[in-house]
Amino acid sequence: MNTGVIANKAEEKHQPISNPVIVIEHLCKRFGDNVILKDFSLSVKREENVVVLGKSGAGKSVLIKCIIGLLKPDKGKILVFGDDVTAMDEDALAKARTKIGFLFQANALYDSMTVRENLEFPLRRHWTSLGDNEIGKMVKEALENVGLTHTSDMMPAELSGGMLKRIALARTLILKPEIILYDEPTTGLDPVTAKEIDQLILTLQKKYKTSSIIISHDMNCVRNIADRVILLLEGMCYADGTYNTLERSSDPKINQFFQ
Ligand SMILES: Nc1ncnc2c1ncn2[C@@H]1O[C@H](COP(=O)(O)OP(=O)(O)OP(=O)(O)O)[C@@H](O)[C@H]1O
Repeated sequence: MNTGVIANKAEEKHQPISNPVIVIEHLCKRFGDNVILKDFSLSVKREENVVVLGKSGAGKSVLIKCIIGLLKPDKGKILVFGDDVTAMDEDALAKARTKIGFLFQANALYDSMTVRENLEFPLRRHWTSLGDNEIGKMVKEALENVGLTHTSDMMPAELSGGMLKRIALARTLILKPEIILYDEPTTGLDPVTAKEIDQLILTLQKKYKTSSIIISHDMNCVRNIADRVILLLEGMCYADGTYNTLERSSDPKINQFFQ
C-alpha cells in the first residue's frame, strides 16, 4: 500500500536535478519463506538526498546490498545511470561500483594503517596509474575537505568517533563517486558532532554533486539532510515525501517514526 503522501517541493532545502541516477522497479527479495522486499520501487534524482526509514529488519540493508550487487533480487530492476545492476556479471558490477561510494556504520577503517595510508589504500587499489605525487595531493584535498589535515600520521585508535566518521567520509569521497550510500552516518555520535557530520555531508554533496541514499534512525539527521524521506514498510515504499510532509501525516504507521 502506498499512502500517496506527495513531496512538497517548496519545502525542499535544495532542488535536485530531475533526471534519475537510480531507478528501482518492482524489486522483490526473499530468503526462503521470509519475504523482505515485496514490490519496492524508488527513483533517486541527481544531487538528491533520499533517506530510507524503516523498523529494524525492514530490509534497508538488503535494499542497499541489492543496489551494489552484493545480493541478487528475485524480481525487479535496479538501473544505475541507466544500466541494470541485476543483469550484470562481476566485471560489469565492479565497474558500476566505482561510481558508488559506501559509508559503513562502523567506518571500516584499517586499524593497523595511519589515516594517510587508509586514504591512499582505495586510490592505489582502484586507480593503479596514479603516481605518488598525485596520490599525495588527493589525500591532502580529502583531509582538507573534512578539516583534519593534522591527523595524517595518526592511527585510527587515536581519533574520536566524530573524527573517525570524517575520515571514513573522506575515504569514501576520495574515489569521486557519483552516488553515496550511507548506513546510519550519525549513529553513536553525540548530537553536536552528529549535526556537524550532517553539515559536512551536505557541504561535500554540494561540492562534488553527489546523489545519496541514506539509511538512518536519527530523526535529527533525517530532518537535516533529507530532500525526501521514504518509509520502507511491509516490503514496499509505504510513504514518500519531505520530512515536513511525513511529520504532519495522520497515518499512525508513518507517525510512529516522528514521535
Ligand atoms: N543473507 C541473508 N540470509 C538470510 N536472511 C537475511 C540475509 N540478509 C538479511 N536477511 C534478513 O532480512 C531481513 C532484513 O534485514 P536487514 O538487515 O535488511 O534489516 P534492516 O532494515 O537493515 O535492519 P536494521 O535497522 O536492524 O539494520 C532480516 O530478517 C534479516 O534476517
